[in-house]
Amino acid sequence: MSMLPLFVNLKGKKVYIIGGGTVALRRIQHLQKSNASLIVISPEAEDEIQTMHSHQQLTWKKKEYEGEKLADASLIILAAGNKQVHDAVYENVSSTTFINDAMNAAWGNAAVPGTVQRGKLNIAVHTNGASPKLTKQITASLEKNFDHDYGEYVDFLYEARQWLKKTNFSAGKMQALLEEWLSEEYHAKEAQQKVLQMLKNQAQQ
Ligand SMILES: C[C@@]1(CC(=O)O)c2cc3[nH]c(cc4nc(cc5[nH]c(cc(n2)[C@H]1CCC(=O)O)[C@@](C)(CC(=O)O)[C@@H]5CCC(=O)O)C(CC(=O)O)=C4CCC(=O)O)c(CCC(=O)O)c3CC(=O)O
Ligand SMILES: NC(=O)C1=CN([C@@H]2O[C@H](COP(=O)(O)OP(=O)(O)OC[C@H]3O[C@@H](n4cnc5c(N)ncnc54)[C@H](O)[C@@H]3O)[C@@H](O)[C@H]2O)C=CC1
Repeated sequence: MSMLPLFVNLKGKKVYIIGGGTVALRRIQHLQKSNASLIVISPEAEDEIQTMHSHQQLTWKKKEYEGEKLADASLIILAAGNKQVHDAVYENVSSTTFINDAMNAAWGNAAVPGTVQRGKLNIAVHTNGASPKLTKQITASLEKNFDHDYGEYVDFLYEARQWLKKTNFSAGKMQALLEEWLSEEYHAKEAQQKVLQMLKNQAQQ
């Protein structure tokens, strides 16, 4: 069954990663952007994971998974690459916990997409296990389409929309402006400044 795309805030939540290899490391690098508290359970770990442990950026428990219930987990990443280990986790943890299984999209109930981030713009790509390579190809093409300055334009849209909410423009005018700012000319800094100045003048005290 296809997964529902959903962005979640994991700040302050506990995420367990079973396994400490290259796939675990890639997941950790993605999860570090979330400010979640990361706990790696694995007898061995990539050097980068060990360094993060010594810098207290995560906790590495140097051991095999031994049936812990992990009752405080919001998310569990299975990256041991051993079906018996993955099965032991399914048997021991609550069925209400989200699990991402790096061995097979269909076994877990949470997926890690390929992502492109430009400031507040977050694009996620996933093929439900059809082709991780296609995901990589699509994210590479999105990287080219949305250059690194794109985040600044999205920041402008954010700021302008916050000011717009403070005006007493009619609903129709607000919609028209929100639409207008999507045209190419508003990618230019000068046009953005003009809009922000106009909105600040119109904003209710
Ligand atoms: C189900 C999923 C796990 C999940 O839900 O998290 C999963 C599963 C598997 N991947 C495998 C292999 C590869 N994965 C990649 C790359 C990525 N894989 C990612 C996600 C996912 N991979 C999820 C589904 C995503 C989707 O469907 O769109 C990305 C997006 C994110 C990330 O991993 O961080 C990342 C993009 C990297 C980037 O953008 O740079 C490459 C390409 C490469 O590295 O060059 C290869 C080698 C080529 C190949 O095998 O196709 C194998 C076989 C392993 C084996 O047989 O040993 C399995 C297991 C299986 O499917 O059986
Ligand atoms: N999602 C993805 O993009 C990809 C997924 N995969 C899948 O992910 C799996 C893992 O891949 P890699 O990281 O390359 O493998 P790896 O062999 O480098 O890492 C496996 C890790 O699991 C640990 N481990 C082994 N037994 C354990 C146990 N009982 N309890 C806890 N940890 C244990 C090992 O010490 C090692 O750190 C692969 O088998 C494959 O199925 C592979 C490539 C890409």
